[in-house]
Amino acid sequence: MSHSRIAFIGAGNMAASLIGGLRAQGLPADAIRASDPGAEQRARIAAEHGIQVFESNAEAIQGADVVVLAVKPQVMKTVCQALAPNLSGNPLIVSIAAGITCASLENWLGAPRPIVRCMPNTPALLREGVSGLYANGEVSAAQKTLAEQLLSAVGLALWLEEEALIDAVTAVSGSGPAYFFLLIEAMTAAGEKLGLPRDTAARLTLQTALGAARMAVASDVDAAELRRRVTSPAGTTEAAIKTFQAGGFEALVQQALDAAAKRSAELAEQLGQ
Ligand SMILES: NC(=O)C1=CN([C@@H]2O[C@H](COP(=O)(O)OP(=O)(O)OC[C@H]3O[C@@H](n4cnc5c(N)ncnc54)[C@H](OP(=O)(O)O)[C@@H]3O)[C@@H](O)[C@H]2O)C=CC1
Ligand SMILES: O=C(O)[C@@H]1CCC=N1
Repeated sequence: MSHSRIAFIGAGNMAASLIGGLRAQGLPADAIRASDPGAEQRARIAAEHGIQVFESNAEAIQGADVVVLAVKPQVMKTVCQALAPNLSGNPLIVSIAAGITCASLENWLGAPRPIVRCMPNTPALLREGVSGLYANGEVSAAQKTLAEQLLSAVGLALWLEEEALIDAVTAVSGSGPAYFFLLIEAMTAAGEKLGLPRDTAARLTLQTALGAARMAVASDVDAAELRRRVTSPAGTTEAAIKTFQAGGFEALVQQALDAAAKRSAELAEQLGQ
């Protein structure tokens, strides 16, 4: 990947996270370009990462080995149709858009193209992301390696055998950081209501989230066993967990992830034509 040139179409939140991760990993600024119609976004990403920015998508992709489509699903069709006549040299197309299928991208790009559809997440900014990847039949072994290098530069990259599983990946890890942030918000607010200063409640919550995640990753036993080790019989944790379960916590989590996966499939249906 050290000699590959990467162009990002769209310089929003997710592009910034990926570019930040790639730069932190040592990819030189002059290997990365980004385009965005927003002058503010362009200025921000150029200032933060020292990369070259363009108003024109067609200019940004000149000479690119990899074109990362990082725009909202709703504008993907227009963006791809405008890019199609400007694509030369058969670059690898990497799409990070939720709910946009390889078939739609191929259709809009006007010819069979090597496409990797992936679902990353924002902790990519800290190189702590995780992505699910799916390659269409046009992707060469070298391009597959390139896509994996790109995404594993910013975290864990996991290949999927079936494209449809991207909906589940979106529900679990694409949207997932927001669920943990919600829990952090709720625990901080609850700690404050219990009398802690807000800052103390926030720091206790954050360090607990970090410690628990690190423990779960490092441990050779599963999360359920780690939970049991915190839960003394008739103790405080048991009181809390029983309250979560009485409120239908697990079922609610399932419903929430079902809704996210369903929305991903709906986007494909609504925007795929
Ligand atoms: N945010 C996340 O956690 C994740 C997002 N994704 C996917 O990543 C994609 C981007 O999401 P996110 O970064 O959050 O969105 P953002 O809105 O932050 O970024 C998209 C950027 O694209 C710009 N844009 C709009 N039209 C064009 C165009 N024609 N050409 C080039 N750029 C354009 C937007 O400008 P303007 O704002 O002016 O319209 C914006 O700056 C989405 O498809 C989403 O599904 C995937 C995984 C996680
Ligand atoms: O909310 C969304 O649609 C995007 C995709 C995954 C995370 N953010």
